[in-house]
Parts: sequence; structure tokens; C-alpha cells
Amino acid sequence: MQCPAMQNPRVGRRSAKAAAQQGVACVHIGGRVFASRVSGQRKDARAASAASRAKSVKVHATATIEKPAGPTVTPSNGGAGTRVMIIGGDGYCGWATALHLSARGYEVCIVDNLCRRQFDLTLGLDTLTPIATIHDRVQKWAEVSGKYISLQIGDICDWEFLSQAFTFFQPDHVVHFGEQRSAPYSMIDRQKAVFTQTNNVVGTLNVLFAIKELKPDCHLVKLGTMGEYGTPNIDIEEGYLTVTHNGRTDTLPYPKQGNSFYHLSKIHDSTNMLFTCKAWKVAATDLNQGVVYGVRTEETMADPLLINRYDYDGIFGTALNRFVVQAAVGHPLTVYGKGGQTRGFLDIRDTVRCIQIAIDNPAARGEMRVYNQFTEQFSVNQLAEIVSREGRKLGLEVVVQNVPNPRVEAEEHYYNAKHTKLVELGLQPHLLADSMIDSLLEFAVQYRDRVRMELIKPAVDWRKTGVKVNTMGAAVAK
Ligand SMILES: O=c1ccn([C@@H]2O[C@H](COP(=O)(O)OP(=O)(O)O[C@H]3O[C@H](CS(=O)(=O)O)[C@@H](O)[C@H](O)[C@H]3O)[C@@H](O)[C@H]2O)c(=O)[nH]1
Repeated sequence: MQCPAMQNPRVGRRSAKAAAQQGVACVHIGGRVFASRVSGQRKDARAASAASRAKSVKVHATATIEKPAGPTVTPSNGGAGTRVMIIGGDGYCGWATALHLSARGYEVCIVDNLCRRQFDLTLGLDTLTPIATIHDRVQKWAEVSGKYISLQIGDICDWEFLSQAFTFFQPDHVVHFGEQRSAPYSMIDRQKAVFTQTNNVVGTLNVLFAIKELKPDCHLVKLGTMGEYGTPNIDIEEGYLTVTHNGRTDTLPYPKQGNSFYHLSKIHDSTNMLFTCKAWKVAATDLNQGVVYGVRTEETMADPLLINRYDYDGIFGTALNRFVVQAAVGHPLTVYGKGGQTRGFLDIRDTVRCIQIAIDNPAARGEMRVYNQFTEQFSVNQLAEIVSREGRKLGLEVVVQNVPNPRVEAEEHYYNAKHTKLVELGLQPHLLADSMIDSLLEFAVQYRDRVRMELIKPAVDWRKTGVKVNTMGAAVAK
């Protein structure tokens, strides 16, 4: 489906000839031609490339780059050429995962419609870090690692595109990050609520059909969310709950209570996945991920062009990442309401490792495994306390402010979620030790000149979600 932010997409289908005239590199997918912009520098390089074609290597299906002098990261081959399609591979978790797997010898194909970048353009937001285009990213990765990531630009809600991408790449595993992932975005207005649910549910449904029809032995690794469970007054299990009712016992999907149209979309995905695992013997792993923090992974720090995005605004910025930036620029930490909201958190370095673990230990055909993917739980107040303490150590003056909660959620509640399965499979968590906060704070300080203070405020009020399309107003809560 076309995202509301992509009324005038910069990347789309056009003829190879027209694209070439406009300085555009073509990516052929199953007989269709997709196009991407090429810098002047690369245009010149391409003009001169005829003579040196023997030395060049393929990045996309048809785009060529000069062979790098030699890798500057040391890759390994543990992935043994396993073919992994990463849907949403240009996003925060997807990009870090693509590089992590590529570095380890998995053969990676990124599928992305660049929607996340378009949301920023439409809403006037920006990442703390300056990020390169996806084409420059994969080209730079080839230079520093000697590994090639193939790229398919298109929308998985478009069956024709997705089926061709599947047929072309023949994935052994599909890692699906390609959803609208912001709860506040889904609560801006009716259009964005409808987009979020249609995009997420239809996209996942298409992936399930692609597996069934085109690659039945392909394992689906789907990013779910801890927010599917809500905040029940009992322990949260990993996916399933054994219940005895009126003398009979069964193991059932754990009850779901999403707190935004976004979280609800993930619940619908899980339901569709469970059904197709039963009906079509799909093999699926649903990773109910907590709130991710951090930005550095070994691979994304290997070159400035590989740097990951870092969102701090009131729509896409998440709690800890926001607090760190707020501390770096002297903005009061925005604790919503009483601050007793407790969630599971994990370092982005653990996200990438968890995905690898899920791939290396695939579900059997017909099985839907559910893992809770987080390493520690904290309340928002605890996070604010930790950031304040560590900020003061760096000489930052950190003030905590309880602001009226723009969301409808429990602000004081019981929370005890199990998260042992990924550890049993080998995850060694990076815990939120003081050193981590230090280095995250130092990172934010390094980029603080790029912070736009007006983007920090809470941006979307759950109670005021209306039917009117809200773009300008979305950046600031009214
Ligand atoms: O400035 C802020 C920002 C957030 N919060 C509070 O922090 C908690 C978490 O909010 P968040 O914005 O960090 O995360 P959330 O909206 O839940 O969504 C994020 O984390 C989810 C995992 S989980 O929270 O559902 O476990 C993922 O699914 C989403 O894709 C990701 O955007 C909420 O209680 C929120 O009210 C504050 O107090 N102050």
C-alpha cells in the first residue's frame, strides 16, 4: 500500500532509458525496473567504468561499483551463505541487523519502500544522526566489508512487487521489520491509524502468502512487540498461557491488550501468523520486542556513511533515547504522567543478536514460536533517574519533569514479563550499565548541534485523535 507520506515518491518505476537520462541507477526485479538516484560522482564513475568493467562487482542487480581496495571490517562466514531477506532493512533495527548478518556471512537482501524517511519529510522530523541514502549505505558497506547486500526498493503491500522480490531472492528466512512502528504516529489522526493497520496487517499477510505460494520452507522471523500484552496484573509469559477453566486445561495465546492502533496492528499480525502456521504449516518466530535503545553496533560505526538513525522527536523517539538527547541539550526529561509505566528494554546490539539467534534456531514447519525480546525492565521514572545521575557525572545539568501524559495507559501497575528463551539459546545481554549510558550520552553530546528543540515535546495526544488529516500539528501536542 502507498503510505500517506509517499504521495510523490522519489523512487518508483520508470523506464531504464528515462532513468539513465536522469542519472538514475536501475535495479531490475523480476522483469520490472526500479530506479534510484545516483550522485554526480557515481555518474562520472559509471561513464568511465566501461574500460574497467572487468574489475567491478555487482551491488544491486545492475548497478556496478568499483571493487574496493580491501575490507576494513573483518567479516566471518558463520552464516554460511544462508539467504536472509530483511524487510524494512533501511530502518533503525533493520539496518543494524542487515549489516550484522552480512558481516557474518549471511547473504542479505534488503527490501524497503523508504517510507520511514518519507514520514520525517512529511512531518518535518529528522534523525539526530545524519544518515546516508540506502544506496550509498550498501555501496559503502561493500567497500568496508567486501560483502554485498542486494537491494529491492518497493512496497510489500504490492503483491506483484513482493512476489517478484521473493522469486528473485529465494529467501531461506524473511526477517520482517517493515511496518509502521510508532504508537504516536498511529494516533495522530484517522488516516494514520488506518494506514498503520492496513500497511502492517496487509504487508504481513502478503509475506505469509509469499511463503506459502513461493517458498514454503522459508522461515518467517517477525517483529512483534511486548506492547501486545499490555500491562496485565499477572506475570507475562512468552507467547502462551496455560489456563485451567471449569476443570479443563489448555495452552492458549496469551491475552492481548494493545494500547495504540500500532500495538493493535501487531496483535492482528500475530493472529494471522498463528492461523497460517496451523493451516499452511508456515514456520514462524514472533519476536515480541521491548523498547530498543542505543545506536552503535560494530558495523554501523565502521564508517560515517553506515551510521544508524537515532530518533528523539515526540513521534518516533522512544523513551530512553529521548531522555539521553534531552539531557545532552539541557531539556527537562519528559516523564509522562506519574512515570510508573514499566516496559522491557534492550540494547540495539542485542536486537541484532536476537535476530541471528532466531535464524540459527528456526521454528519447525507448522510451529509459531514466540520469544519476549528484551533484557531488563525499567519504569520511566527509573530511566529518568539513571540518565540524571549519569548526566551529572558528565557535568550536564539534568532536570526531570512530569508532564501531563499524552497517552492513555496505566501509570502505576504490576509488571513481570518472562524473557528466558533467547538467553537459553545463547543471548548474552548488554545490560544498561552506567558505562552504556555514559557512552550513549557522549554520543548525543557529539551530535547535539543537530537537535531541533521544538521536536522534543510530546507530540500526539491519544484523547484528541481526530478524523482531520494532521501533518503540521502532529509535531506539537495541542
Ligand atoms: O518522552 C517520553 C516518551 C515515552 N514515555 C513513556 O515511555 C513508555 C514507552 O514509550 P516509548 O515511546 O519508549 O515506546 P512505545 O511507544 O511503547 O513504542 C516503542 O517500543 C515498542 C515496544 S513496547 O513498548 O511495546 O514494549 C515498539 O513496539 C515500538 O515500535 C517502539 O516505537 C510509555 O509508557 C510512554 O508513555 C515517557 O514517559 N516519556
